[in-house]
Amino acid sequence: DDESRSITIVNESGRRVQVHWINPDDGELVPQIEPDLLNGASFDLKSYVGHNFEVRELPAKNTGVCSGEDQTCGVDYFAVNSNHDQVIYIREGASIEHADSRTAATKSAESLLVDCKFAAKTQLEADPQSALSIIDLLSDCVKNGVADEILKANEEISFQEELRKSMGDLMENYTCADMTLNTTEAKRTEYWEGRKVEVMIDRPTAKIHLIENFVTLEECKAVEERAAPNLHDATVEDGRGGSELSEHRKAKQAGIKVDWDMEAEGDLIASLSRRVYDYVNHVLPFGIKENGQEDLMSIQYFGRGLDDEKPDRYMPHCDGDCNGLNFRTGQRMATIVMYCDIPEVGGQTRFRNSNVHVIPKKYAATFFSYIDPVTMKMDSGLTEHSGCPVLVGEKKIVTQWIRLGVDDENSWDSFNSRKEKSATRYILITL
Ligand SMILES: O=C(O)CCC(=O)C(=O)O
Ligand SMILES: [Fe+2]
Repeated sequence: DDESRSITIVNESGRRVQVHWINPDDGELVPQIEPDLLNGASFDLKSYVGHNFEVRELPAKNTGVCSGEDQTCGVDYFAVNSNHDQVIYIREGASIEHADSRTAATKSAESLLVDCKFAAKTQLEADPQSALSIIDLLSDCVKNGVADEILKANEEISFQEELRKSMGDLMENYTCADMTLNTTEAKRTEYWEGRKVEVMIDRPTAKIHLIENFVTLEECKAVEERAAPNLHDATVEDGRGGSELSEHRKAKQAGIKVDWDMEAEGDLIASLSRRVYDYVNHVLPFGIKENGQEDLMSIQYFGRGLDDEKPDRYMPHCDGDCNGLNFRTGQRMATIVMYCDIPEVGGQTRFRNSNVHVIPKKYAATFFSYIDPVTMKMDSGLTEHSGCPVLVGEKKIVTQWIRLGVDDENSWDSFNSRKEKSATRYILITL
C-alpha cells in the first residue's frame, strides 16, 4: 500500500551489526536479520513509513569488544520516512547516513549550485561593479543546469516507458487468455452517492475508477431496445477522418441519442446519461454539460466458442489523444464503460500499460480520464485499454466518450467533420 517502503541497508561500518525494529507498543527489539549483518553486506528491508529501527555494532569475535575508544559498541537509530529509494548506510561506529530520493535530489541541486556560485564569485572578484551581469550569469547557469537534470530524468522516464509498453504489448494476449486472473486490487476505496468506487490509478493525467451499481437492469434494457434496430458492425477511424471496418475492433454497435426533453419525466436513458455527466463532474472540475456531446454507444460482443480464431474484441487503443501533449479543444478526455451483460468466457477490460485488469461486473462501470485538468496535458498511455476477446456468451456495454469544449454550436461532429473535409480533399487528389 501507499505507506509501505522497501529500504536498502548497507553495512559500511567495518564491523558486524545487528538491526532491530523497535516495537512502539512495548519497546521490544525485534531482529531484522539473523544472525547479523556482516561488514560489506547489504539487505532489503520491507517496512512502513514511521517505523523506527536501531542499528547496533557487535563486539569483534576475537577480542569480544567494540571499536569505540572506550570499547563501547556504537548505536544509532533511524525512522522510515515517506520518500522513495531509501538507503541506510551504516558508517564507522554504527553511525547512520540516511539517503533517499529527496536527499539525492538535494545533493545534485547543491552540486549544481556550487559550480554556478563559483563562476559568479570569480566574476564578482574580477569586476565588483558587475552585480547585474552576475545575476544574469548565475541565473543562466542555474537554468542550464536544471534543464540538463530535467532532460536526463525525462530521458530515463521515456526509456522506462518504452520498456513498460513493450512488456504490456507482449503480455496482452497472455493476460486476456488467463482466466484465473482476477480484477486488480484497488489503491483505495471511496463512495459516490452510495456506490462503492475503487480507485485503480490516480495520476495527474490518468485516472481509472471502478464503480459498482452504476447502471440498472431497467436502464440496460432500455438501451438494448433502442440499440436493436440500429446495430451494425463497429468501425474505427481510418486515420483520414472517415471510418472503416477493422480486425482491430470486432463488435456490433449502435449510437443512442438521449432525449433530454424526457429527462423531467424520468426517462431511463436520460437519467443514466445524467449520472454519467454527474460522475465526470464529480471527478473533473470542468462542469461538463450534455450539449454537443457524442451519443451513448451500445457495444455488443458475441462469443462464438473457445476456438474462434477471430473473436469479437477491441484491440488496445486510446479513446482520445494519449501522446502527453496539450489537449485539443473538442476532443475526448474521459470515458465511462458500463457493463450490462457479462460474457461467460473473456471480455475483460484491460489497461495494459498500467497493469489494471478488470473482470466486468454486471451493472458496474469503468471510468477513466486522460487529461490533467491543471496543466491540460494529455495522458501518455496509462489509459490505453482493450476489450479482451469474448469467447463464450455475450458482452453488452454502454460507452460514453466525453469531450471538452463542445456545445450546441460546436458539437462533437463539427470537430470530426473538419477532418472529414480534408479526407475528401485527400481522396480527390489520389483519384
Ligand atoms: O469492451 C471494453 O471493455 C472496452 C470498450 C472500449 O474500449 C470503449 O468502448 O471505448
Ligand atoms: Fe475504448
